[in-house]
Amino acid sequence: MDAKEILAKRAIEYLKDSNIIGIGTGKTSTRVIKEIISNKSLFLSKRYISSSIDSEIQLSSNGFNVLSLFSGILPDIYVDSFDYLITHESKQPIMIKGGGGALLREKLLSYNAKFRLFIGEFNKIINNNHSIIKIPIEVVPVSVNYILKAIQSMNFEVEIRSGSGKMGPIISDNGNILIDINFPMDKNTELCKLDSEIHQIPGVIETGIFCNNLYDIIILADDNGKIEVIKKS
Ligand SMILES: O=C(CO)[C@H](O)[C@H](O)COP(=O)(O)O
Repeated sequence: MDAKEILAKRAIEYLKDSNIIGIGTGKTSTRVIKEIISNKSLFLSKRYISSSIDSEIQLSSNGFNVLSLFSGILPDIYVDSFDYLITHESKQPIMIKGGGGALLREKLLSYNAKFRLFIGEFNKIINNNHSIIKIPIEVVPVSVNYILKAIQSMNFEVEIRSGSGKMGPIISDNGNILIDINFPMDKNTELCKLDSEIHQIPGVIETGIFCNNLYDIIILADDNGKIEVIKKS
C-alpha cells in the first residue's frame, strides 16, 4: 500500500458518518474518490460538492449526486490534500494549495465546511529554509500584467502558469488566469502577512496560502505505513 492509498483509506473512515461530503482536487483526492467508488453501497446515498470540474466528473460519471457550489450548501466534511505543509514549532501549520489549479474553490470549501480533513505525504512538509516553493494565485485575466509587475516590485519571481500542451496561460475552472510566485523560504517573510499583502493588489481573486486554521485535522503518511495526525489546537 502506498502513502496515498493509506491516506485515502483513513479518509474514508471520516467520511462514512457525513451526509454532504466536500471533495478536493488532485491525485490524492482522486484516490479518495476511488475508495468512495469501491465502497459504493456505503456512499451512494450521500451528496457531494467538489472543488473542481475534474473531481465532479469523476463522481458524477460514477452515479454520485454532486451538488452545485451555487447551492451554498455547507459540507459536513471537506477532504483534500496540499502541495506543501509549512510547519513551525510554535505556530499553526500553513498549507500551500493550488498546484491543481483549484485553489479558489478549495478555499471556499475549507472555509465553509463544518470539518476539514487534509491528507498528504510526509515529503510535502517544508521545514528547511532553502526550498523554493510555488505559491499559486488566481487573478482576473485583464489584470494579469499589472499583478505580475506589482509582485515583481515586492522582489519576488512570478510567472503565468502554462503547459500541459495547452498554448497560453492555464485557465482555472472559474475562467481566471493562474500565476505562481517562486517563493524562497529563506526570505524573511511571514506567509500569512504575504497573503494579506497580495490580497490588496487589485485583480487578485485568491491565493493558495491557507492560513488561519483552515483545517481541523491533517493526516500525514509515508509508503512504509508511518502515520502522524496533527489536530488543530
Ligand atoms: O491544491 C491542490 C489542487 O489545487 C491539491 O490538493 C494539491 O495540488 C495536491 O495535489 P496532489 O494530491 O496531486 O499531490
